[in-house]
Amino acid sequence: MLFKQVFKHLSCIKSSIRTFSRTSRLYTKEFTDRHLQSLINDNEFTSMSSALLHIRSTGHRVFIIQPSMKFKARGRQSTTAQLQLSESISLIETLDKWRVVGHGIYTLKTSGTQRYLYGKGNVEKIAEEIHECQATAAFVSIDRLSLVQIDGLAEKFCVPIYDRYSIVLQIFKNHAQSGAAKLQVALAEIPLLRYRKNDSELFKDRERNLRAEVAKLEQHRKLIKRRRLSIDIPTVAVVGYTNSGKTSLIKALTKDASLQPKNQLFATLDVTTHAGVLPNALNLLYVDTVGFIADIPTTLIEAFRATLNDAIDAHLLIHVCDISHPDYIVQHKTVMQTLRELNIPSSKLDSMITVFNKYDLLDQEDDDKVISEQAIPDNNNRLYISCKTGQGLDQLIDVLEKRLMIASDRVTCEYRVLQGGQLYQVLTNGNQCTIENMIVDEDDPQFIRLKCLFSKATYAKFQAHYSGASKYLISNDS
Ligand SMILES: Nc1nc2c(ncn2[C@@H]2O[C@H](COP(=O)(O)OP(=O)(O)OP(=O)(O)O)[C@@H](O)[C@H]2O)c(=O)[nH]1
Ligand SMILES: [Mg+2]
Repeated sequence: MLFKQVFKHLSCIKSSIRTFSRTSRLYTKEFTDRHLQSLINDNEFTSMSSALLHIRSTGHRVFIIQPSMKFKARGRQSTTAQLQLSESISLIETLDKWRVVGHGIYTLKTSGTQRYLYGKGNVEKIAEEIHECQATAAFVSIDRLSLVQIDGLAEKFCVPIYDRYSIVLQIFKNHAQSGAAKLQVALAEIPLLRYRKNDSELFKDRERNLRAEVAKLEQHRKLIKRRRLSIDIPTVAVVGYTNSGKTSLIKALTKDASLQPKNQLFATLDVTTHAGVLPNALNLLYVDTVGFIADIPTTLIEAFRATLNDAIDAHLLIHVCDISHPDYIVQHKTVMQTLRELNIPSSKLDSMITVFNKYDLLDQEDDDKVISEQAIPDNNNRLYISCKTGQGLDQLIDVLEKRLMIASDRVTCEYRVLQGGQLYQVLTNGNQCTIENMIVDEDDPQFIRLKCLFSKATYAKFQAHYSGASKYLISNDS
């Protein structure tokens, strides 16, 4: 009878969380169907945008111009141009039918604001290479080029010119699935298009309509958030560089089969929630988020603010860093900088757990890849894990449990109560607390020891309502 009741109580909580997860997905779907189709699928606008950005259904043969940065303002100083080039190649290869047909690293001697970026000698050399490999487009791997530069270089190289903003936006466009993601990408596209075609009325109208939809999306998110708060469930947002293993980690922790990790940049563009449960019976929601990348204007990430707010609001953050990546230190820095730019409160950054993932890919010799103090400042929450082999996950769950109890204002109280008595009924009915553990008292089997997890707010109400309960309290960690 005892176990039946607890089982019923747990099932009840689980089903409310499942319903919550499902409802939040449904809301997104309904939202897509009802409001966005016409705005997103505006054929006239889509063809104009493709024409302006020179997007072809056959893809592009791309020549990559990788500037080797001398100036901090335009790039990352601590990484090598070769690593930057590898990332630039991955970006292009993420786009369906786009191929890299040539590349070169060219030292940028100025601050990168010149019309042709480079001097006459380099410009001629690049033009020749582009011609030789029959490239149909050039990708200058700089965060954002000015219109004067785009026009100037297109004229010199006789091919359309892309910068990181336009390439990442193109990837976002291809990967966006939900209405919310599509909407935010459409909004992020406006400045890029306005840049290339000065038709203020057309863009003003579209931007106004899109912003109105974003406002609805925000309202809608608030509704979901209110619902989440009403069931008082702790949330953990998983953030990190793109392709670091965020989705894989949530999949490993929740065994949610719907999650599909992919070896692809920006595979996840929808912020989704996934129910999990910790060993102390605490139910929680994991929030999967869009990955970050270096050298793109913050406006692009900003466009995702409506959905990123879910991450910002989470009780706790887990930062996934791919330690097998040769540029992991810079990736770590980029994520920290982006989080600061998103105005995540410093207290949340302090309590954040950092996991170094893909540990299985490190060689024995790499074991001395112990991160030096100055490279990544220690926050005492650093763990080495592998989502693939499961290594380090138990330790992570242990730390997560402790951190989340604090971050979500939980208290553990142990009561010794008469089995079937009034207090026993109140504690196990599922309305007040989660039962972490229950054992029969060794001295008197009529009594049960109940280890209960309360939110602090509920505990205060419980104490006020059942003042007599304190007589049965054995321990309390508040
Ligand atoms: N060897 C190894 N591969 C891993 C590990 N964790 C993730 N991966 C692989 O890394 C790739 C990226 O994983 P995802 O979980 O999709 O990464 P993500 O951070 O969600 O990526 P985005 O959503 O694109 O930002 C996939 O091919 C995973 O199978 C790990 O611990 N070891
Ligand atoms: Mg992902």
